[in-house]
Amino acid sequence: MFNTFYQQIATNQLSHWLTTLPAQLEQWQKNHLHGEYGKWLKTLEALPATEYSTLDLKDSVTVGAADDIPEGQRKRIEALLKNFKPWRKGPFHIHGLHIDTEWRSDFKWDRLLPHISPLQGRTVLDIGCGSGYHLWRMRGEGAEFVVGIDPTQLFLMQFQAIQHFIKDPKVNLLPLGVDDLPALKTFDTVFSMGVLYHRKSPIDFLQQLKAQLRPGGELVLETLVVEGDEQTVLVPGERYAKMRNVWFIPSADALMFWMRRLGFKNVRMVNTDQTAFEEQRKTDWMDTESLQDFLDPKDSNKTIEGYPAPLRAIFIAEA
Ligand SMILES: Nc1ncnc2c1ncn2[C@@H]1O[C@H](C[S@+](CC[C@H]([NH3+])C(=O)[O-])CC(=O)[O-])[C@@H](O)[C@H]1O
Repeated sequence: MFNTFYQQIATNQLSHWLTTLPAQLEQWQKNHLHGEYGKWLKTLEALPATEYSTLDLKDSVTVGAADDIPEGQRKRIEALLKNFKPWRKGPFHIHGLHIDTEWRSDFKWDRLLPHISPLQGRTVLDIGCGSGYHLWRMRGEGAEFVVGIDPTQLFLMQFQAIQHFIKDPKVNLLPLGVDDLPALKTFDTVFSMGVLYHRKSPIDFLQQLKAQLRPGGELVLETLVVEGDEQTVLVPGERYAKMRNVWFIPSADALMFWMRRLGFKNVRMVNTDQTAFEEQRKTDWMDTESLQDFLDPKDSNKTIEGYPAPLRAIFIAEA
């Protein structure tokens, strides 16, 4: 699955990654495959080969038109892709099939795009990229080479399914966690969105992000925040909005204080947004609980546990 990736990085600014990456991914393939992995691969292999008449990655992720393929084939694609539920991050449009994901990840993209340095010609990394929705949008903005990492293997399958139709070797997802990355110090832009609050050690995490950037490279960081001053951080109890793995939710000022303390330059917050039901909801492609079930039914400004409801902020800084 990764040979084309190795071939490509052999000739670009990432070639030094070849000293560790192949052995790491070989280990992963030997020892860490999900129990369903073999079944998932069969599903991927069963996807029909199609040719697309149109491709849009600039305003959406849309590959092919409805009349490129017969109706029966679209039904077959739908049935196969439903094996990869839950589809959380999207949406995707494949030959007229709308994968209506839990999240409208395009909303987040629209919030950040006006504020970042143009991606044209850049080599970019997205840490914790989920199904890779934003990887496609980065490529749509002209990024030369796009790498996402995410340790959740189902999301790798979802990515490969979309890649099956788009067929763009410049867009890649590797099944790694942030701790698996050496200090590559080479990316022009590093994104990490929706990951910091899952980390038990957010300061170390910020340092790991910095270590992926070339000097002067740009970090785009998105995370949950709370209201408060430089010294305010919420460490929720066992759950936050029913999520078990939430550790640190700083105020925007506290987070910017940490970033400056670590040597990031020109740190600024460019957007805050309280998540609305239109952005995160139950769909045919993710039919278990969603935001509606995570908030207090009597007061949507509170989580079901009584904490402030999810407020998300986007930060930009330079290494
Ligand atoms: N150690 C780790 N290293 C890297 N990623 C990890 C790790 N642990 C978990 N993840 C991944 O981080 C992603 C977080 S989701 C944000 C998706 C996208 N960025 C978005 O902005 O829509 C938001 C949420 O689930 O709260 C998941 O895909 C995990 O698999």
